[in-house]
Amino acid sequence: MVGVVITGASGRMGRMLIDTVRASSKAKLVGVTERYGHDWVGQDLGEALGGTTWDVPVVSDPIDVVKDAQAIIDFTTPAATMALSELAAQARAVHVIGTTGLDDNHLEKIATAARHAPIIRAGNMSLGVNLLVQLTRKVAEALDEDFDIEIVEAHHRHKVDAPSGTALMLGEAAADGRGVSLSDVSDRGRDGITGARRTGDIGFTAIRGGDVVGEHDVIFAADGERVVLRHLATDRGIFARGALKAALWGQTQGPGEYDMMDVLGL
Ligand SMILES: NC(=O)C1=CN([C@@H]2O[C@H](COP(=O)(O)OP(=O)(O)OC[C@H]3O[C@@H](n4cnc5c(N)ncnc54)[C@H](OP(=O)(O)O)[C@@H]3O)[C@@H](O)[C@H]2O)C=CC1
Ligand SMILES: O=C(O)C1=N[C@H](C(=O)O)C[C@H](O)C1
Repeated sequence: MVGVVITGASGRMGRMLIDTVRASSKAKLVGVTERYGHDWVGQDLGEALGGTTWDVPVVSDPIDVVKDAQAIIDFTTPAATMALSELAAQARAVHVIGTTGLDDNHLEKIATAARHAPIIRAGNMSLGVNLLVQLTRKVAEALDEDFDIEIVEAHHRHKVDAPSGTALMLGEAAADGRGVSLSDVSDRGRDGITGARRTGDIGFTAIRGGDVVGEHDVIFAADGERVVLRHLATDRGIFARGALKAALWGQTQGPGEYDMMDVLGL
């Protein structure tokens, strides 16, 4: 049994991960974290959820539970993920990072931590999206700049980062397929008199509203025709199952940075 810690336990993904890990015959939940001051902290998780004792502590300092874990599944905020990556590396635990909105400085710190333990990070842990990333690269490779690439994503009203981590993965794949760097062609802030679209740009649009779990379109638009690649997520279980798969897969890997393509063998 792989001992797992889940961070941000009361969050949308935290709750989904608790169910997924507890239903697994290969993993055991050894503890969860929540933000300092959260009313679950100091309680048993089962009791915090209104039921019986599960013998799973809710702590605010991850050090109290990481020592008992072989894997940490982390869908929180960039600041919480940063605080955790060094600790996970010291404990030689597999750190599965689903948190999005990470900047270059965060990514540098993750690369440093990955010298000591496996880190598996992806802006989207679902099989379908990771397949879509591969398809996007192939279509971008096949179609020339007569096809304008636009990435449109939609998420629930609570999401705090844009474009989504998934949209950025798709943008990177499209740029890679075209043999260019995304930072040179990315168009993320159209507003007002923008001028005509620049040939070769990859545009991003973010929609926020309601309870949308996550929707992504990659549009290749030319004169007279359009190719649209689409993924619709309707259940956060797809991300949680992917994350648990990654935590188990990581048990046999050496230190280093990995993503879901590695885990899924795509
Ligand atoms: N890679 C993937 O497949 C997916 C990635 N995500 C990403 O996962 C992240 C979380 O998403 P979601 O679950 O919707 O967000 P939520 O806001 O619902 O959950 C985040 C949780 O983390 C808690 N938290 C914040 N700081 C800390 C801390 N220092 N220690 C412990 N817990 C902390 C929050 O507590 P509080 O609210 O009290 O501050 C909250 O309960 C986002 O970055 C999102 O984009 C989401 C789905 C799939
Ligand atoms: O915040 C979310 O909810 C999601 N975030 C991830 C992202 O930024 O792409 C993955 C998924 O789309 C849900």
